[in-house]
Amino acid sequence: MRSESASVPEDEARALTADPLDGDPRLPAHFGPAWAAVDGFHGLLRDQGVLRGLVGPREVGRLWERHLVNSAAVVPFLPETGRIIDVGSGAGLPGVVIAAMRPDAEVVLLEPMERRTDWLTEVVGELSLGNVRVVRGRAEDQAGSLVGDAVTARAVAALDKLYGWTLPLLRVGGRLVALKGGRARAEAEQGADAGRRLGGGPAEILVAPTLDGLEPTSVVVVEKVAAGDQRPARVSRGTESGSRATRRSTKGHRR
Ligand SMILES: C[S@@+](CC[C@H](N)C(=O)[O-])C[C@H]1O[C@@H](n2cnc3c(N)ncnc32)[C@H](O)[C@@H]1O
Repeated sequence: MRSESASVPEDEARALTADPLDGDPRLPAHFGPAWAAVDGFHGLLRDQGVLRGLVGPREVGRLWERHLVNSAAVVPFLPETGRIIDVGSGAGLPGVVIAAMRPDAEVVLLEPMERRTDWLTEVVGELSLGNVRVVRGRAEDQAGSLVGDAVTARAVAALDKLYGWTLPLLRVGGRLVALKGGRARAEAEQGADAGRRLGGGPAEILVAPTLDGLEPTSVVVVEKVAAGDQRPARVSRGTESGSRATRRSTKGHRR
């Protein structure tokens, strides 16, 4: 029989790892043809994510809502074809989800940490994602060698810094699509000068629906409208945070 003291951590562990969306019939419909790959990715993250230092223990019980469904929110803003570069992919968020949902696009998972690129390479193999290239490196070192039709980023840096890293990776007419929390508008205002200098148009802050009953998320979309200055932007530090979304364009960011 288990002792009382031994059962507490077990109960806590179960509470931490039980995901209320596991088995939810809305998920296969939400991901459509990408479901098998996304479900497989969920299994890999659930089974190995904590052990390999990719997600915190508390995230295992909310992988669907906080990570996979959240990642899918950028997909409607991305092209069906061409090259999509996910900067700072980490465990593969949102890049692996994008690759599954945009099978006709080439998806580049750009990540500087070897431990993470090893993981990403394994995931891509396990899921048989034939449209993915894993690149180890820093975004700011890829300007001039890697050019995309879209760049995505989630939880990588505040917008002023992110503009300097991502706008040089876009062709004119391409777009940055960044998953952002409640500081999206403040960050967009703070980064407006850097964005304009690098050829970025006005930042649109959009509400991206997730799943019925779940909170929507904020997506910041910036189109590259001119070649801009290719030198890295001077930036100040910013923070990431999450909360409710709004729909509006930033003021003072006009060309
Ligand atoms: C907080 S993690 C977020 C990972 C993933 N996007 C997610 O949402 O779970 C930030 C990631 O950005 C990567 N990163 C940091 N600096 C970078 C840079 N200069 N260029 C590209 N990636 C960078 C880190 O190695 C890390 O994997």
